[in-house]
Amino acid sequence: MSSFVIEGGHKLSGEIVPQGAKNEALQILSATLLTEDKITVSNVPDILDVNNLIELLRLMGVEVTKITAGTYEFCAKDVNLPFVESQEFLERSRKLRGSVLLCGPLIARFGYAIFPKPGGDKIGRRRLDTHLIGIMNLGADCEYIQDKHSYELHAPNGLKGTYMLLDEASVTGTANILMAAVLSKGITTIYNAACEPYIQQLCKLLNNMGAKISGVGSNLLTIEGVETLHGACHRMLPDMIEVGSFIGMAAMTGSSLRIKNVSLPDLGIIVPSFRRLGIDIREEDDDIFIPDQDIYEIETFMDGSILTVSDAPWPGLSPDLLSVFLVVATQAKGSVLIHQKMFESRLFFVDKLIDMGAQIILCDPHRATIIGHGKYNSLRASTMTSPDIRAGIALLIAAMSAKGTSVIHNVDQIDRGYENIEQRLNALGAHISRLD
Ligand SMILES: CC(=O)N[C@H]1[C@@H](OP(=O)(O)OP(=O)(O)OC[C@H]2O[C@@H](n3ccc(=O)[nH]c3=O)[C@H](O)[C@@H]2O)O[C@H](CO)[C@@H](O)[C@@H]1O
Ligand SMILES: C=C(OP(=O)(O)O)C(=O)O
Repeated sequence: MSSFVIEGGHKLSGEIVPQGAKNEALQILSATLLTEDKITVSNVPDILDVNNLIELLRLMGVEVTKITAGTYEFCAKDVNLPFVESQEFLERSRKLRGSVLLCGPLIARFGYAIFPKPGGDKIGRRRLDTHLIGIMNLGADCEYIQDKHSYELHAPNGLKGTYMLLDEASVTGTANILMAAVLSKGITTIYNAACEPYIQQLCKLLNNMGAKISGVGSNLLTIEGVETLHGACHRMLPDMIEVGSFIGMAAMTGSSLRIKNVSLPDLGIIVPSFRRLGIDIREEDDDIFIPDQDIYEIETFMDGSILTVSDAPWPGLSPDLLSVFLVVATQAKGSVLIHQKMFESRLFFVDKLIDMGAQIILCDPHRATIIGHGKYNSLRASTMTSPDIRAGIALLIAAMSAKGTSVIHNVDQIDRGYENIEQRLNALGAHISRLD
C-alpha cells in the first residue's frame, strides 16, 4: 500500500482542470453492456475504480479500445456469460462499489445477473434493497446463494415495465433500475428516482442509444421500453467532488487557484455552500476562481444561530463533500455543525484532525461541531492512515496546510477517485511525494 509524505505550508497557484467524474464513469461504462454496437466515451478519468471496472468489462468479453488518453471505445458484442458466473467475477466485483451497476444491464440483455456485495468505502451500512426490489418489480426472480454470498437474478422471459415508488432516492439503485427498464416490455415509471447530474447523463446516453426516457432531471422518470439499443458517443462531466475538494484545498492553504471548465450549472448547491463558510468564490465563464484569502469567516443562520452543513439527495449537498467541508471549517473563523445524515461511519476520521490540533467535538457518529481556529493556530503535522476516499482527501488537505511534514498511509483509497493527484498538485506548488 502506498503512502504520501507531505511537506505542509506551501501555497498553491495556477490553474487545474478537474478530471472526468468517477461516479458518472461507473454508470456509463456499465451501460455499454446494453448494446452489441460500439459506444465511444471521452473524459474517462484514469483512476483505480474506473480502471478496475474497465478490466472487469474486458474479462467479461467486452472489446475495449483506448483511442487516446481518456477516450475509449467499448463493444459488448460477445459477452462471456460463464465468466459472469465464475468465482473470479465475484472476487473482482467485491473490489469496487461500481460493480453493482453491472446488474441492470446484465439482467436486461441476458436475463441473468449476479449481485455480490460490492466493494467501495466502508462508511456505514450501504443497503442494496432499492436495487433488488426495483429489478424484482420488473419481473426478475431473486435468490440468495449462500456459498457465493451473492444474489442471483433470473428473467428468462424478459422484464416487464411497471410503476414503482422507490423507498429512497438511491443513486446507483436508480441507475440499475433505469438500465434494466430501457429494454423491458411496456412502460416503467420510477417515482422518487435520484436525479443528480450523473443520472441525467446516464439518461442522456441511453436516449442517444435509442432508449425512450422522459422526465430527465426530475424524480419521476418514465421509460418506454425498446427492443434493442444502438451505438452512441458520450462525454463525461467534470467531477463535482473533485471540484469541491480543490475549492477546500485553496481555502485551507490560502492559495489563489483557478479551477477550469467546471460545468457550473451541474455543481448545484456546492458553490453557495462553500460561500457560507466565508470562502470567496468567483464564477468566471465556466471557471471558478478563488483568490488567496487569509481569513474566511463562517456565516451564521439569519437568526444568528450556528450554521449547519448537511447532506441530502440531489439537489441537496452531496455526502461525499462533507469531509472536505469539515476540514476546511477547522481553519475558518467561527463555528459550524457538520451533519452527515446518509452514512453513519464517515466522521470518525476527525480523531486524526484533533491530533493535528483541530477543535472538533464529535457529538455522535453523524454530527461533529467544529470551532475554527481562524488561522491563528495552524494544524500540526502528523502520521495517519486514510480510512476512506473522502476522509483521505480531507487529511491530504489538512497536511498541506499544516506546519511540518505529515505522512498519510493507505493512499490507494485516494487513488480510487483522484487522478495522479500528487503530480497535479505538485504542479501547482504542493510538496507531496509517494512511497510505494
Ligand atoms: C459509485 C457511486 O455512485 N457512489 C455514490 C452513490 O452511492 P450509492 O448509490 O451506493 O448510495 P445511495 O444513493 O444508494 O445512498 C447512500 C446512503 O444514503 C442513504 N440515503 C439515500 C437516499 C436517501 O434519500 N436517503 C438516505 O438516507 C442510503 O440508505 C445509503 O446509506 O451515491 C452516494 C450518495 O450520493 C455517494 O455517497 C456515493 O459516492
Ligand atoms: C463513497 C464513495 O465512493 P463509493 O460509492 O465508490 O464507495 C465516494 O466516491 O465518496
